[in-house]
Order: sequence, then structure tokens, then C-alpha cells
Amino acid sequence: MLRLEKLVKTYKTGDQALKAVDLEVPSGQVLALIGPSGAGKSTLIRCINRLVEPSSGKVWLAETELTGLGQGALRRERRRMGMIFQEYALVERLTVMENVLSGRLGYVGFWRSLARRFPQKDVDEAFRLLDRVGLLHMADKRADELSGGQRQRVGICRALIQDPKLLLVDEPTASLDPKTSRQIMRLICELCEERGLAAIINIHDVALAQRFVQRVIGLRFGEIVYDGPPDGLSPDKLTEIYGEEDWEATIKKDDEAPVEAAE
Ligand SMILES: Nc1ncnc2c1ncn2[C@@H]1O[C@H](COP(=O)(O)OP(=O)(O)OP(=O)(O)O)[C@@H](O)[C@H]1O
Repeated sequence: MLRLEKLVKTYKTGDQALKAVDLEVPSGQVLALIGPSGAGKSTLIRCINRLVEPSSGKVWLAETELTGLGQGALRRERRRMGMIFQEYALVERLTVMENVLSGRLGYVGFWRSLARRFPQKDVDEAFRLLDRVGLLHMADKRADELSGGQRQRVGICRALIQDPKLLLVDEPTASLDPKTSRQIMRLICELCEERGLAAIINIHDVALAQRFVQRVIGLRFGEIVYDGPPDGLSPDKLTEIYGEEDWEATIKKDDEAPVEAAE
């Protein structure tokens, strides 16, 4: 449902962040994008919805070539791609409910959005989503009163209320403690499964990626150097992706106790 063909991004500075990346993601597949700092992970995610304009190559979302669209058509197609950010990108002075509903701004008309008058079905869906992520009781709280984990849950609801087919997730746990990180990764993966959503998750924590996703893409210097199951990430493979390090302590152990469901 998502296809990248020879995607290249060269920034004005001359940095070649992506070198002819080919990638296909079927419907409903959740994959993790790993790689060292500067490998091109954020660039790849942002080239898909053209927040960063690719230099050449094509991005297909189902039958639509996103790279060939004008601004109006691109705005419409972006509704099908929800984005979740490391720093949540909430509007601090707005309530949780208002932040979630802002995910519908691409759908409601200009005047309606200006008055923040959303259709009742959008409000109902926002309540359902907040309930699903355990934040129903927080609906009227201001965003700046929330913890990091709660903010990310709001960010997730805001992406999902768009009713996307694909989630683009940029370091969702980078600002969170280890336990909250696991909770957020689990939540994202569960929601994708419930809704048949595909997702690309840019994540630094290899063990966390291995624990939750079916497929891992390793990026190095703008090229895919690993594409396979989480268990195929041997120390040698990780060295190829990241460079020398002692990986035994980092890789998920098979005998590791499963995380409590109640976490
Ligand atoms: N706006 C920009 N202008 C110029 N060069 C950029 C820009 N954004 C990224 N780059 C360069 O492109 C390359 C890839 O950067 P990118 O942020 O995509 O990597 P990343 O894998 O997401 O790194 P990190 O994990 O540190 O976020 C780097 O060499 C970076 O310096």
C-alpha cells in the first residue's frame, strides 16, 4: 500500500540523506526504522508525506503517486497519513479534546474550523479514542497539565481521528522513560492491529523495536542495509548498521520475561 521507488533526498547543504531507497510496505504492516544518528530516518519519514520534498524518485500510496501531486491534492492525501511526533506537537493552551479534534482540521471547512465547531460524529469519535487510550477523564484538561506519556497518547488520538491508512511515527518514545516507552509502543502496535493500519516507526531503541514489530529496516548513510525480522538482527548485522559496539547487552534475550500486560 506504500511504495518508495529510488527515493533520493539531497539537502541544499549537499548532504545526501537518502540514496535511491526502494521500500514496499503492505497494508497493515508495522515496521521499525532503525539506524545511527544522521542515517536518514527522519528524512525518509518526512519525504513520504512530503513535509520534506524528495529530490527525485517516487512515493506511491496505494494507487496515488504522492510525488506527482499539486498542493491541493497533496493536502487531501495527507489525511490518509497520520503523523506522531517525538515532542507530541500539541497546542499547550488547548484542552485534550481540542487537541484530538484538531486532527480533523483537514476535513472540516475553513469557517467551521475557525470557530472550532466540529460535527458531533467527530466529537463522539474523539471520546471513543480517548477512552481507548485511557484518557477519557482528562478530556477537559489543558495539554500543558499532562505528563509525557499522556501527551503522546493525545498525539496518537489526534493522528487516529484522521482515519488514516498509514501512520508515520517519528521517535515516539525518545522523550519518555523506559516503562512509559514500552506502554506507548505497545499501544501504537495494538491500535495498528485493531485498525488494520500500516506504520513506519522511527525508533532509536533497538530492543524496543525488536519486542513489538514484525519487520525492521536498518538504515545507514541513507541506504537500507537490513530488511528482515527482528530476530535476524545479530550482533554482526547491528555492527553493519551502527558500527562497532558490544551488542549482547542490547539485543532482546529470548528468555526475557514478557512485559506485564497491566503495565
Ligand atoms: N534540514 C536539513 N538541512 C540540511 N541537512 C539536513 C537537514 N535535515 C537533515 N539533514 C542531514 O541529512 C542527514 C540525515 O538526517 P536525518 O535527520 O534524516 O537522520 P536521522 O537518521 O533521523 O538522525 P537522528 O536519529 O539523529 O534524528 C544528516 O546528514 C543530516 O545532517
